Amino acid sequence: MKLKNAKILIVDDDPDVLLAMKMLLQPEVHQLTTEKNPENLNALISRNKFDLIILDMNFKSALNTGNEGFFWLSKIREQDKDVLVIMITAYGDIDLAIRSLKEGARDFVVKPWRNEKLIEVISEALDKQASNGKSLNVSKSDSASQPNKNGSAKTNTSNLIELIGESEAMQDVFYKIDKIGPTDANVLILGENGTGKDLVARALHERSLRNDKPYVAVDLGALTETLFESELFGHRKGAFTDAREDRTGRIEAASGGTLFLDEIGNISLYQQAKLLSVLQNRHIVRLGTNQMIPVDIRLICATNVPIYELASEARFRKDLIYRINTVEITLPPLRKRGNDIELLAQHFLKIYSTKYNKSGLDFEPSALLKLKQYNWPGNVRELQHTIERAVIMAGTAFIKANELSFSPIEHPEMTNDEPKTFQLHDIEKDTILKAIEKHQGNISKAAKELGITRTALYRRLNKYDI
Ligand SMILES: Nc1ncnc2c1ncn2[C@@H]1O[C@H](COP(=O)(O)OP(=O)(O)OP(=O)(O)O)[C@@H](O)[C@H]1O
Repeated sequence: MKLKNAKILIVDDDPDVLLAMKMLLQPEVHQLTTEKNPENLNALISRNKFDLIILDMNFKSALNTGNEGFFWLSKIREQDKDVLVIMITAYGDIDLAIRSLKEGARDFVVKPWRNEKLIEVISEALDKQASNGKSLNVSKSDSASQPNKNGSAKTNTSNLIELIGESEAMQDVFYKIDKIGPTDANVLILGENGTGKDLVARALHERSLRNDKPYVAVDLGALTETLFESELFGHRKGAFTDAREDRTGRIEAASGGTLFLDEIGNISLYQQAKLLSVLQNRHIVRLGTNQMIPVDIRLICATNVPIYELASEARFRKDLIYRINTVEITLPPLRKRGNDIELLAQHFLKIYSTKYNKSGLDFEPSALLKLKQYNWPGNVRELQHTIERAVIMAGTAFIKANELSFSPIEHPEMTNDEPKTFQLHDIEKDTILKAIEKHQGNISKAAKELGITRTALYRRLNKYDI
């Protein structure tokens, strides 16, 4: 929607703010309404169909909790779930502003605003709404945002990495990366294996004000209980048997920059407590020393396990979740991204036909159909490997449907192997593991699939030491 056709409501208890916005926006928009008292929101929304509401975050100047803004935001959402809301805050509290995005605001503006910036934010919000997420609307104005390299509506590019996607869900992801990248907010990235969590973490770092400082990624799932502390916190020579020299830990190495902790859902409660203490105190102590070393990190975490379910079962600390999830980015599974499958397939085709000197390769329509109909349990990573294999195998200028083979790793049932054992004990353990893997660690769903109660499943997890 064009700005000049928009009906906009501004709600702020500061008459100076209302006047300044009115003078700025009145000539630009179709209809402008200003309101000092948020109690009147309900009546105003029932009488008018606004396209966009600009809402103050702090109505009581003595109480800058931002909670009043959230309260009114939720009231607006209850009444009109489509209206765009842009929050304004005088206090520059980025955490509150980001929380408002989580709670359904489209964007936020910090007072005092630059007039061009405010108009740009409003116009972008209206444009995005109108295009229904089909075209990319990556903000270009924030200091650390990178321009879109090729201007394509389908990709969000930065210096080093290219994230492909035009589905609504991915447009949302790009929007958040642009918006949140330049802040220091902690980010939790959720999504199945191979959905691009690592890529998103890098994109956030690239867009951050720390992008000239280190980006340190740690795969927590790969660290044994004993390695965990020395890897993360470092150690002094002789601190334990294998500590042959002093070593800087990954957290210290990331200081000034970004620390990416992958597979955070897989660490033990003891490790969670250790991590929480670093995040609270903002310093580390190397093993074998008692010197506190201050650290300044922007933390990005990722997991493919349902972390909130783990928390409700007391297997993941809620206080740690609150530390790491200031903003959440959920990556949708590939099977829910519609046309992204073809887009990504073409992207990988280009890469691998160049790599294997087979330029000009294309898909036959039946091959594309096969790709679109498959459910991609291994997500983008599986698609990437499928296309690489197909390019290697392709005999003509067109990849045919039968040249696309899906990974047996994702489909053990397709291998048709004889069972490797007839021991009931092993078969049961194996079946349980498969059910848990299929449901990505979701115990309730795995138990349902196995036809037993959750308690019975827990008993067996214990029995088989899973
Ligand atoms: N949107 C995307 N555009 C282009 N390439 C992508 C996209 N998403 C993922 N990929 C590619 O797919 C592969 C898997 O991505 P990535 O490692 O980021 O996934 P992940 O979610 O971190 O996986 P895991 O859960 O196994 O750690 C990588 O090679 C990555 O470059």
